[in-house]
Amino acid sequence: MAERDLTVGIAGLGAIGLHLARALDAGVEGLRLVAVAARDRAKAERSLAGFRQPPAVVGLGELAERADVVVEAAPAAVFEEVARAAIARGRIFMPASVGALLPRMRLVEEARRTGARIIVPTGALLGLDAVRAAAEGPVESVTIETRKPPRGLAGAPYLERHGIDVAAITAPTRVFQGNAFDAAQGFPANVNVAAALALAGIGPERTRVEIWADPGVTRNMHTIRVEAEAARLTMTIENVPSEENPRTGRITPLSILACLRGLTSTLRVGS
Ligand SMILES: NC(=O)C1=CN([C@@H]2O[C@H](COP(=O)(O)OP(=O)(O)OC[C@H]3O[C@@H](n4cnc5c(N)ncnc54)[C@H](OP(=O)(O)O)[C@@H]3O)[C@@H](O)[C@H]2O)C=CC1
Ligand SMILES: O=C([O-])CC(=O)C(=O)O
Repeated sequence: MAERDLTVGIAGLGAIGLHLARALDAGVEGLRLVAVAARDRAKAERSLAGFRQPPAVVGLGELAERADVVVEAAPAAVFEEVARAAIARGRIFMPASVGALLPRMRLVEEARRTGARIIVPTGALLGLDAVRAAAEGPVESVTIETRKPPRGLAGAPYLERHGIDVAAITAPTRVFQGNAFDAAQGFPANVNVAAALALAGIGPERTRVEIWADPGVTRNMHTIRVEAEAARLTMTIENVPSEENPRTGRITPLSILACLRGLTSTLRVGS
């Protein structure tokens, strides 16, 4: 291992974690996968069986003891445990379940104290570089419209609370309209992108979100609109849902990999 290599631990070995683990095992300059955590350890061991350098399978809180960088790619319900350990040890913490960070912004204060860094990857979204740049100046509005096949929204607590059965939806239906904070609470496994956008731009209260269940689309689509003094932005990404988890776009582990590369690469592109 080169002296400047960063060691990486991953919480979760699902649609994001397993793809990321495979990519790291195939070899990425400056990064080495050393540990993973999953709910079912025996299944995790099986998933790692063909790896060139199988990482240790450890508990969630133990990742931070083993790795310089802790990537969180697990359900939002275990976010706190992973984040807390990584931040307490001054690690680089890279969350996928970004929505879970919004009600826990005290973790940012805690990271300031311990020297940890929290780096939010662009994930399934696009253009956060431009949003961040625009937000260095005055911004009038930021909105995101998320449109998914109904099965990509199934199980969201907001839908259950409001008695909305997405399986019965036969025409494009707006199922949520509100701010990014409420969107992330109501759809913890579906709109982490809205949380990332809010953190890049003008915050979760001012960022407006619409969520559509649309039987006419096959991809997870996100359109961002920003009205700022410096620029007007309109950007759309159409994500191919992953086979393992239709809520999660296939680009997500690739985005995290690109973000990890940026930690050590000599040439880095984009802000
Ligand atoms: N930021 C972004 O743009 C995006 C973020 N996400 C978010 O990323 C997170 C991961 O997504 P995804 O990979 O699709 O999820 P999956 O459901 O495919 O995988 C989740 C993984 O977490 C593991 N897990 C579950 N419970 C525990 C536990 N108690 N302890 C340890 N591990 C556990 C599961 O283990 P096992 O396999 O043993 O069951 C599984 O490996 C989600 O919160 C999702 O909402 C998703 C898409 C985009
Ligand atoms: O993959 C996507 O399209 C977005 C997603 O699930 C999320 O933001 O959590």
